[in-house]
Amino acid sequence: MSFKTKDVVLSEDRPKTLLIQKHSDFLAAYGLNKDDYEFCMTEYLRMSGIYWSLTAMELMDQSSRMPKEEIIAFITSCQDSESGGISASNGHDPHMLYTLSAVQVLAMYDRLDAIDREGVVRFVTSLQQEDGSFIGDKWGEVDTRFSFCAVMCLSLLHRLDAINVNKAVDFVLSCMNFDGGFGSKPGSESHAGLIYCCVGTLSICKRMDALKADELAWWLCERQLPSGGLNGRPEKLPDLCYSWWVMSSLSMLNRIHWVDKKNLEQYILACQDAETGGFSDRPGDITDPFHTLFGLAGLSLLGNSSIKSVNPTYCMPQETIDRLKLEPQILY
Ligand SMILES: CN(C(=O)[C@H](Cc1cnc[nH]1)NC(=O)OCc1ccccc1)[C@@H](Cc1ccccc1)C(=O)N[C@@H](Cc1c[nH]c2ccccc12)C(=O)NO
Ligand SMILES: [Zn+2]
Repeated sequence: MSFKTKDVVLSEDRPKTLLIQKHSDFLAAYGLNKDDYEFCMTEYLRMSGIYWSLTAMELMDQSSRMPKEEIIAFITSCQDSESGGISASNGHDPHMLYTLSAVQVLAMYDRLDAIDREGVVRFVTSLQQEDGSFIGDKWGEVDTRFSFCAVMCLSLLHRLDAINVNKAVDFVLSCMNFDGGFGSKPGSESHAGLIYCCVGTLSICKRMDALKADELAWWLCERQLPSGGLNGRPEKLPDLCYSWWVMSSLSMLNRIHWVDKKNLEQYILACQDAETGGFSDRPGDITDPFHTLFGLAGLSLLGNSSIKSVNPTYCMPQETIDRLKLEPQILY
């Protein structure tokens, strides 16, 4: 009886080196064509798209190719004066996800003066619930992703004092499962993306002592498949972005050596498209800015010296975190 492990087979003619110039050209050209189908379909997450593209360009030291003043003016125009929150695009509702992306972009540009920072603090604070959890906007349901958005956003503004940090941490810990992992709410199954959010929240709040580090690291390194790629849950196909969710979490846990780094690097490089530039979720699929950022950030964590150092907690250039004098906790 043969058990078919869901995985991909890397082909011999896959890219084996990092095609920096191709990725820089890909991102510089992306989104310029306003009537592109993709451009219109992704309006609902435009602010995050800007964060993915700018961070990827920063890591490749190519951010001078991004339209800086246009981006800053766009962010200013997306802040809602009444709630203080920031939306994905003009005319959309403010939301925690895009408020974070906007603050991350302005922090990298050292232009946090371009928004009403007190307004952002007011918006984020207004979304904390009695039990310490956070919702994403005035309609939204509770999700540990939004706890991470809240603490990351406020810490970038040096305003963590504005929320009840102890209750925020207690809620995240109430989502810890027997396998050491985390889900979106108490009792939800462990998922690599949510583990990244919960470990990141504890790293910023300096409460990583509460983690079951060995059980969690073991669950994370079990995500690696024979192809070298990582999946997000047992029995799923590998996906490039999970390289980041899993490896950034293992980096914060100081257990990144638990994965086979050579094999993982091979998988990440295989996800490049030598024609169009960019990275995709799996070899041969369409590339996009989201997977391009997490491919480059993953290679940076693996120590690829042609990419700038990335902070595992914030998924931003380490130099930005240093300039802001932020010290997210790393386990020793
Ligand atoms: C909403 N998103 C997702 O659900 C993606 C979809 C996907 C990509 N590859 C397989 N599925 N999944 C995803 O981000 O899962 C990881 C995850 C899940 C929950 C929390 C955090 C991370 C993606 C967008 C997307 C949609 C469709 C296709 C490709 C990208 C997305 O926006 N992810 C978020 C994940 C994230 C990163 N940092 C965070 C901080 C706080 C909260 C969320 C995030 C993001 O990148 N924000 O900047
Ligand atoms: Zn993905």
